[in-house]
Amino acid sequence: MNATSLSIGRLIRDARTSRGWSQQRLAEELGTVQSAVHRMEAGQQNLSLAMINRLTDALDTPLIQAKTQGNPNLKIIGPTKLSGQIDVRTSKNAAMALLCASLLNEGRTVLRGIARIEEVDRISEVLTSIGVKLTWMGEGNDLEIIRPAVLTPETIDERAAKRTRSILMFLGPLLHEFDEFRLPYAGGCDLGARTVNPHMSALRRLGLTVEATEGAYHATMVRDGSVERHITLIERGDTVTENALMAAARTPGVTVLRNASGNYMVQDLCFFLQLLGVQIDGVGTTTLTIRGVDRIETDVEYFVSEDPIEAMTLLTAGIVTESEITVRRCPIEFLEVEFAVLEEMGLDFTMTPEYRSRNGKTRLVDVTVRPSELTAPHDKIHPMPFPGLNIDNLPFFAVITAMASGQSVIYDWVYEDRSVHLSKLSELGANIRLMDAHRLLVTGPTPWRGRNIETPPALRPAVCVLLAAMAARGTTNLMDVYVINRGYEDLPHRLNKLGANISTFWGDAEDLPED
Ligand SMILES: CC(=O)N[C@H]1[C@@H](OP(=O)(O)OP(=O)(O)OC[C@H]2O[C@@H](n3ccc(=O)[nH]c3=O)[C@H](O)[C@@H]2O)O[C@H](CO)[C@@H](O)[C@@H]1O
Ligand SMILES: C=C(OP(=O)(O)O)C(=O)O
Repeated sequence: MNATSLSIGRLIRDARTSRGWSQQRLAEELGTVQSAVHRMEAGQQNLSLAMINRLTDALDTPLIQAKTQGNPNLKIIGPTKLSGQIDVRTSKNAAMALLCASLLNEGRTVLRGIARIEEVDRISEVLTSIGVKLTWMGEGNDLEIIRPAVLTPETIDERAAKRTRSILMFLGPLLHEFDEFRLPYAGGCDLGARTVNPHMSALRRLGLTVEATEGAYHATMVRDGSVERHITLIERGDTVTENALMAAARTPGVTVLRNASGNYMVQDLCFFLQLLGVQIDGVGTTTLTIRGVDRIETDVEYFVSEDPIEAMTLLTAGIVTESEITVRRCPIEFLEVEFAVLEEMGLDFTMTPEYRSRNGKTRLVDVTVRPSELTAPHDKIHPMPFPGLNIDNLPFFAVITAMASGQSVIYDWVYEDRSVHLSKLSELGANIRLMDAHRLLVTGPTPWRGRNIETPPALRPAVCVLLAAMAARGTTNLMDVYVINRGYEDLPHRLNKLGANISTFWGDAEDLPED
C-alpha cells in the first residue's frame, strides 16, 4: 500500500458514505464485489484508469473528478531498453463480436478473459441501455452477461453507440427478435470512409432491409422461411462475416457463406456459437456452412483467445527499443506472414513449440526477439485478408522499417487515412514520406527523438507513436490517448514492468510548455 492509494481510498470512502451507500451498494454500481470495494478503500488495490472513471461516474464526486480532469495523456521518457517476459492478452475485436453474440443467448453467458478496455465499456454501455445485465466477476477479466426476455433497442445509449463501429454487429442478433428496429450510425477510428454496404448486402439475403437516413439505420425484417440460403459476401470483411454468422445462427436451416473471413475474431465467434449448439463447418476457411437453431438458451462459458495485434504490438516494442524480450502466448496462426517478413528483414527471434489457448483451439507460441541488424525488405509490405499479413498489423511495420537500413515501401490499400496518420512518426525523427494516401516510403535507420505529440485519431498509428517514443531520446508527451485505451488494457503499466518509463497525466495540450 502507498500513500497515494490510501488517500484515493479515503476519497472513495468519503464520497460513498456522503451518499449514504454501503460498500455493497457501491460494488453493485461498479459491477464488482464488496470485498473489492473494501480493498480499494483500504488502499490495497491498484486502481486502473478505467476503474477510476467508473468510480467517478458511480459516485459523481468532484473530489475524484479533480484527479482526472481533462484528457488522459502519456509522458514517455526514453530511450529505454526492455527486458523480461510479457503475456499477450485477449483482443478488442473478438470481445466486440462475442459481446454482440451474447444477445443471441437467453441463457447465462460468461466470457472469460475479456480485455477491460474503453471499447468494451462502450459496447457494455450500449448493451446495458437495451436491458442487458453485465457484471464483472470480481476484479478480474470475466464478464457475466444476462439478457432480459425482451430487449429494448428504443432506449439505446446513442452516445456510446456512435463511438464504436461495432454497433453494426447488433443488426445480426436483433433481426431475430424484431420486425422493425433502429440503430444509430456506427463510429470508430478515423480511418477514412468505411463502407457498411457489404453488411447490408449480406443481411438482405436473410430478409433484412436497412435504410440509412437521418443519423440512423432503419431496419425492417421479412422472414421467408426458406430452408437453405447461399450468401456470397461482396468483401471478405471480418465484422460482415460476423454479422452474417449471427444472423444465420438463429435462422433455422442451412446458410452457406462464401468469401467469408477466417480471421481470429471470426474464429473466436465460431467457437462460441458452436458451444451454443450452432453447427458451423469450415471454421478458418472462406466457406462457412451454418446450421441455425430457432432458439438458444444455454448457460455457456467461453475463454477468449489471444490477440495477434497485441502480440505484434509487444514484439514491435522489443524491436524498436533494440531489446531482448519474450512475448508469451502469441497466436501463431495469425502471425505467420508477419514472421516471414521479419525473418527476411533479418530479425533474430526464436519460438517455443506450440501449445493451446484456454479455448482449447487457438495455437500459441512464446517468441523471444533480440537486438538485430535489420534491412529493408525487397518488396513492398502490404496486408491481405487472413491468412495474409493482418491489416491491423501493417502500421507496426512503419516503425520496424524505420529501424532498418535502406528504403521500404508500406502499402495500405485498405484504409484511406491510416498511412496519413502514420506519417506522424516523422515528428519523432523517422524519415517517412507519404508517396500518396496509401503508400509510405520509409528510409531507416532512425535516430528517434522525443517531443510533444497530439495522438493520431486512430488506434494502431497512435500506439505506433507510443512505441517509437520509448526508443526516442528525451521526453515525449502524447496527448489525449483515449484512442489507445480503446484497444489496449493497461499498456503503459505493463510496458513499465519490462523497463519502460511511461506515466499517465491528465490535462489539455494547452497546459504543456512549448517543445
Ligand atoms: C471490430 C473489428 O473486428 N474491427 C476490425 C474489422 O473491421 P471491419 O470488419 O468493420 O472492417 P471494414 O469492413 O471496415 O473493412 C476494412 C476495409 O477493408 C476493405 N476491404 C475489406 C475486405 C475486403 O475483402 N476488401 C476490402 O476492400 C473495406 O472496404 C474497408 O475499407 O476488420 C478490419 C480489417 O481487418 C480491422 O481493421 C478492424 O480492426
Ligand atoms: C481499426 C480498428 O478498429 P475498429 O474496427 O474498431 O475501428 C483497429 O482495431 O485497429
